[in-house]
Order: sequence, then C-alpha cells, then structure tokens
Amino acid sequence: DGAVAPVQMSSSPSGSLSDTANKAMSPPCTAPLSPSNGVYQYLSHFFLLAVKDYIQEAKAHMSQACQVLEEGLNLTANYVDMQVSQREIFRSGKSATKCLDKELVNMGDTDQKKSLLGQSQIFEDSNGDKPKRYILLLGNAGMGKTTLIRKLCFDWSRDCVPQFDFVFLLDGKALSLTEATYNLQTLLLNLSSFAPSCTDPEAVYAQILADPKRVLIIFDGFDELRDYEILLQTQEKDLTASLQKNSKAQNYTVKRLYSAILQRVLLPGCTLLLSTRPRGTASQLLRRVDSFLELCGFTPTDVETYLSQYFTDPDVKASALDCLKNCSYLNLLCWNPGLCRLVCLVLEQSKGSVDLPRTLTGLCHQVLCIKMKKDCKKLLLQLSALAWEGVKANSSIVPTATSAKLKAFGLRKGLFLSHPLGTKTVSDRNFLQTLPFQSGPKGRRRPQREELELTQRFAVGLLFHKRTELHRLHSHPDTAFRDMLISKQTLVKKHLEGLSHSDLTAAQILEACHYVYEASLTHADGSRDSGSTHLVTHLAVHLPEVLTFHGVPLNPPDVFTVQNVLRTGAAKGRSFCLDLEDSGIRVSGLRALVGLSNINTYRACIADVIALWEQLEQSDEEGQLEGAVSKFKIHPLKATQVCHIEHLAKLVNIHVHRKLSDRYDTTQPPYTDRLIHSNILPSVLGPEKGPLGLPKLWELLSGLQNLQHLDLENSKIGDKGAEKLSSALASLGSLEILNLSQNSIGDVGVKKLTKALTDLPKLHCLSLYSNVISDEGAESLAAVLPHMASLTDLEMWNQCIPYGALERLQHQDSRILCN
Ligand SMILES: Nc1ncnc2c1ncn2[C@@H]1O[C@H](COP(=O)(O)OP(=O)(O)OP(=O)(O)O)[C@@H](O)[C@H]1O
Repeated sequence: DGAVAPVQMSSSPSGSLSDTANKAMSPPCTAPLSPSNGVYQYLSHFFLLAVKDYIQEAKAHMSQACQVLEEGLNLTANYVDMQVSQREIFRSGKSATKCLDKELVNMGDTDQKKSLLGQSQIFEDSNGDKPKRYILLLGNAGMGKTTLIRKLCFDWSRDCVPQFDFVFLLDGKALSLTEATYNLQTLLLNLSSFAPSCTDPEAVYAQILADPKRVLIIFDGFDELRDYEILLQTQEKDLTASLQKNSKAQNYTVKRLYSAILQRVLLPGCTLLLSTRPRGTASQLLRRVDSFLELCGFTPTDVETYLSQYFTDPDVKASALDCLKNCSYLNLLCWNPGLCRLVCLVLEQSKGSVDLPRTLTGLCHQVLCIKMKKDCKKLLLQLSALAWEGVKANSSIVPTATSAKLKAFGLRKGLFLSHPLGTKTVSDRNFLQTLPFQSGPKGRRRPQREELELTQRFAVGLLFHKRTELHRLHSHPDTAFRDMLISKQTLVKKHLEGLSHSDLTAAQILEACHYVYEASLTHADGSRDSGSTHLVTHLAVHLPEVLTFHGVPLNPPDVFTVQNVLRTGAAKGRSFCLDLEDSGIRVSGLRALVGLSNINTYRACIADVIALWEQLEQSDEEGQLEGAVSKFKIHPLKATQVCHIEHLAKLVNIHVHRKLSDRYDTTQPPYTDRLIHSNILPSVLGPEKGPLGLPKLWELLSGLQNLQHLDLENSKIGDKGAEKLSSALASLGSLEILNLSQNSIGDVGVKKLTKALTDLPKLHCLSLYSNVISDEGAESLAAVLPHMASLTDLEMWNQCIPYGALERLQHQDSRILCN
C-alpha cells in the first residue's frame, strides 16, 4: 500500500525489534546483511532508529499513563494479581444463534483452579504449541478487564511482554467519532489510547506492516459482545475491496477500520485481545476466537491483599479487616474488585464504626453520600434524572445539552469520567461509574440485562432503605416523601408476592432472592425490620421444592442471598432439593448451602463435591460430612464434558478404595456404596468428546458394578472401543439397557461384544442401530441370542446389512427390531 518494508525488519526472526535496531546501530562492518547499495543501508539505519525511538517513547508514555487506576489509586501500589481462567465453550455446531453466556461452560471450582493462567500465558496455547491470536477477555462490570489490560500494557512498557514490539489500545468509545478521516496509520498512531506523538509515522507504520506478528491490538471499552458482532457483520469482501483501493487515503471511519481489523482484513497477522462483558449473542465471534479468558474475581486472599495495599497504616488496616470479617455480605461483594474498591472507601470513612452497610444498595448509598459531602441536592437530583434517562436509553454519554455546571459537578464528584482518545477527547461520560456499572456510548437499543437487573435491585433496595438516610438525597417534603415511599413499597410487595414462583426460571429465582435481600432492612445490631423481612419469608415459603440453578453462574454474593432465603425457609418448615450443577459455584459456597439443615438432596459438580468432602473430613466435621455425602445425588449422570468422566473416576476411586468410609463402615455401609450403586447413566459425550472421554470411561466402568443403564450413542466408539467395552462388561452384571447406536462399530467389534453380552443376565434392551455391521456381524450376534434370555429388544438396523438378511434374522428371533 505504498509503505516500504525494510528488508532487515520484515525478516527479523525471533528477537525483538529492539535487538534488530541495536544491531543496526552498530558500526557498518557489523551491521546485518543488506543490499550492497550503501544509500539504502544508510537510510534503513535511520529508519530503524526512528522506529526504536518511537517504541521507547510509546513505552515511557504507556508506563506513565497506565499507572493511574483511578483517583488516588495506582497500579504499582494497588494492583492485585487476579487470576484469569481459560473458559471452554460447547462447540455444538448449532452455536450460530446462541448466546455466549449459554455456550460457555460454567466450570466447577476445582476445574477452574486447574485452568488458571498466569499473565505470561495469556498469549500462549495451554499446550505450549500455537500462540493464541484472537483472544476474548470476559468479565462482568467492575471485574477488572480494563485494569488487567492496563497491567499488560504496563508490563509491556517494562519489556515483560517480549513477544510484541507494538501494543495499541483501541477504545470502543472512539466509535462515537463518525468522521471519515482516518486510515490504519492514523488510527493506530494518533487515535489509540496512550499513543505518544510520532515524529516519523511513515517509518513506524512501515515496520508495523512489515512484521504484524509482533503487534498486539487491544480493544477495550466495549460493553457487550453485540458491539463486536455488529463490527463483524460488515461484509468482508466490501471491506477488502475498499481498503485495497487506497488504504493510505484518510477517508475511513473508525467503525470501518475497527471492522477491518476484527475481520482480519487489516494487519491479519497481529494478535487481537478483545475485552467485554460475557452476555449476548456472539455467533461471528465464536467462529474466530481461539481463546476465551475470564477474570475469576478476587479470592478471600486477594481481598486481604487489596485491603493491605489500600490501608497502608497497619492499625487502620487491621481494624478495616476486622470490620469486614464481621460483615459477611460486604465481604462477599469484595469478590468484585470494583465493589471491593467501594467497600474500602466506606471502611475508610467509617473509621471502625460497626454501622456498615449490609446490602449492595446500602453500600452504594454510602458511597454516594461520601462523594456528596456538601449539600448539593439539586444538582444530584438533576444527575439522577440524567442517569435514569441513560439507563432507559442504554447510553452513558452525557447529552450535549447538559449544563456546564452539572458537568463540572459530575466531574468534580467523580461521577463523570472523561475519556481521552489519542489526541481527541470524547465527551464526558460515565455517570454510572460510581456504582461501577457503566453502560456504553451506543445508540438507543434494548437495555442490557445486567444493568436492568441492577437498577431494579437498587430501586427495590432504596424503597426499603432507612428513610432518615435517604433524606440527604431528595428534596421532597417529609410527608410527601413518606407517602410516595409507602405507595411504591406496596406496589413492589404486590408484585413480588404475586409472582408465579413455580414458573420462574433459575435466573429469575436468583434475582428474586437478591430483591428480597436488598429490601430487607438490616439494623446495625443485625436485627431485621419486620415489614421488609416479610418479603423474604414469602419467597421462602413459595419457592418450588426442587430448586435448580443449573447453568446460572452463582457467585459468592449470589450464594449469600440464596442462603438467606433458604435459611428463612427452614424456620417455616420448608426443605429443598438443590441442583447446583453447571453453576460455577465455589466450594465455599457449596459448603454454605449444603450445610443448611433443610436441604434434602443436592446435585453439583462431582469434583467440587469431593473437594468439599475432603475439606470436611480434614476439619473433622463428621456431622457435616455425613450430611454432605448422604444428600449428594448423581443420578441420572449426564457426561457432556470429558471432565465429567474424570470426576466420576475420582468418585469411583473413593468408593473402590473405601477412602471416605474408613471411619464409618463398622456400623453401616459406606456412603459411597449407595451413590455408586445407584443407576448412573454416563451418556451424551457426543462424537467430539467421545474419543477423549471413552478411554477414561473404560477404565472406571468396572467400578460401577450396579450400573443399570449405559447410553453411549454417537460417541465414536469404533471396533477398538467395542473391544475395550467388552472387557469392562464382565463387571456390569446389573446392566439392563445398553445403547451403542451410531458408533462406527463393525463386524470385528461386534464379534468382540457378542461374547461379553451373554454374560449380562439382566440386559433387556440393546441398541446397535446405525453402526457399520454387515450380515457377517449380524449373524454372529443372532447366534448368541438364544443365550441372552433376559433380552427383549435388539435394535440392529445397519445400512451395511442387506435388507433380506435382516428380515431373515428377524424371522428367526422376533426380538430383533428392523427399524
Ligand atoms: N486486579 C486489580 N487490582 C486492584 N484493583 C482492581 C483490580 N481489578 C479491578 N480493580 C479495581 O476495580 C475497578 C473496576 O475495574 P475495571 O474498570 O478494570 O473493571 P471492568 O471489568 O473494566 O469494568 P466495566 O465492564 O464496567 O468496564 C478499578 O477501577 C480498580 O479500582
């Protein structure tokens, strides 16, 4: 496109550009190979110097700019090295129309710990082979995406991310710049965040084009996946054609250039890191992304580290930690770093007072009061009206018509933030940042679920908040305010009490638990206001007995509010069966819920359940352990992931080696006996995961001696697998149903199976439908049928068996079904 790539640079093999530039600065006799043309060598020498200078300047600039986290906090002093986990998605092949949050596997706690990545591994493949080039960084509001990105940029500036010579940070907010006056060069060098001014843009740009593998482009400031999806929908062909015509022309919009980068039309070899909240559809992204990373939130140790760094005075720190320990919910909210920062702000002001907020509403209310030290009700009311309009329109851009006084007030109080983009400044925005849930600068569209949920949570919480405290935030006369509160409280109560509880989805049940918790006014001494606790009781009494949170992420604060309702239910004589599978609940959360006295049974990730048992065993909590083992339910087990088989193997191992039972089995059968001896059904591995999971399954099957139903349809078993299975079948004397349809089993495999099948005295249904068995295999199967007295149904249709042959066998034995 007109820019000339210097030979030495474009072929720099492994070392960084700095190495190349250093070499180029050596005396001519040691300079790297170059064309014999001395002028060229001379030029390229200066060329390299200019690029090297730019990189050094960019690093210095970034190092400074990335230091600032927010007012009073900086990276070096306040950053906590939070962990990132590698997420998996269900690659079902039908993903095109699905939402990413449904596609993402909610890994169990134990597996998540295994999938943690250090910062240096973000760009590597977990197996150490191919580097990752299209990375999606996921995290809900306030979880630390921007902060992690700053840390990465900061590390790069200190040469700790050696795989990249250039790092450019592109902000979603720049999409509000709609003029068609950019090209790739100006976008990267002038508009990317924290870019220094460049004295020789041509040289730098030429180097970027020459070796895009050493370029990292980070997209931040995009709130949801949909924003990327829109950019990925522009036709790739049109983009290529227009950019190829003249990419030097400065007549492209930011949107078009972002689109072209994301679609790999521009700088296709560079590495992309995209940050966003995980909700919404992502069919286009799913096709491209090769690594899904998620911020895991602060662990209790991280929270302590954060507090230790925040409160430098040891006495203040000790008192803050003490206060926090006595405030369970506040402590759990610190799982979210953004909220942890707010909690510290409140702790700092409270100076050891015991009257700390006990709800999210209370926390946010106190933060607001801290920021509003002086009386500024009128401006605050205007700001609130603006915020509400923003929530409705799903926009966080401050309208241009906003008065200068209001803008100045918002900025002064830290309720607005201004975002510098390269040399431009996009208008002030971010009035929701205090809470730290901020929406993006998009046009009108349906508000996001997360924000609506939170707004509703706050609205409910505020209605039931202490009236005297709310006084500072409104300007109504007292009686009018009281009447308004009472009428709105009545409306909310009516709504919550009128819910059809049995029809609520898992996510709605969770939300309801949050609403009633936010509404339950808690006094400083821990006692509850009777009017608002009525809502908790009503919910606890009406929730269905079988309570499923399957597939809904349960974070620490979520678990707390669910526990609050279930505990209230216990006092009212209610008991529950919990399904916590695929919820990503931490082992500590599992312990809190399973430890409740009114849980009849529970299902959860087997590996986490085992971790819980081990914890209880180690801490000698025999009563709790007994409950946790006896209430656990695994039937029917559906193995959709390879790890499910691995977890089952762990459980079988505990059972076979009588691990947990040593201390109990003198008087009663080991607990795990009952579990393992129930009707487990490993199934639905599917063709993709079958080959990975089956070898593990063959190994553990002999431990499932009372297995009644085994469904392995469409799992790519093949003849080799059939042979392995036939060895395992010898131990499965209780098996009644065996489904091996669609598994590419041929005559060789079926012959191996026939022998073992006759040793199954209870087998009554066998399916070998749609394999690759020919008449030879069918004959050998038919030959053993007389020895299989319990069998009632044999599904044997296979394309390779001539129809006449199958019909003949069916005449011989009517248990053979033809279709
Ligand atoms: N690892 C961390 N160490 C210390 N503080 C952190 C960390 N991560 C986040 N924070 C704090 O939490 C605040 C919110 O984090 P950040 O803005 O990075 O979240 P985000 O995921 O980008 O949120 P959003 O989706 O709303 O943009 C930061 O301003 C910072 O104070």
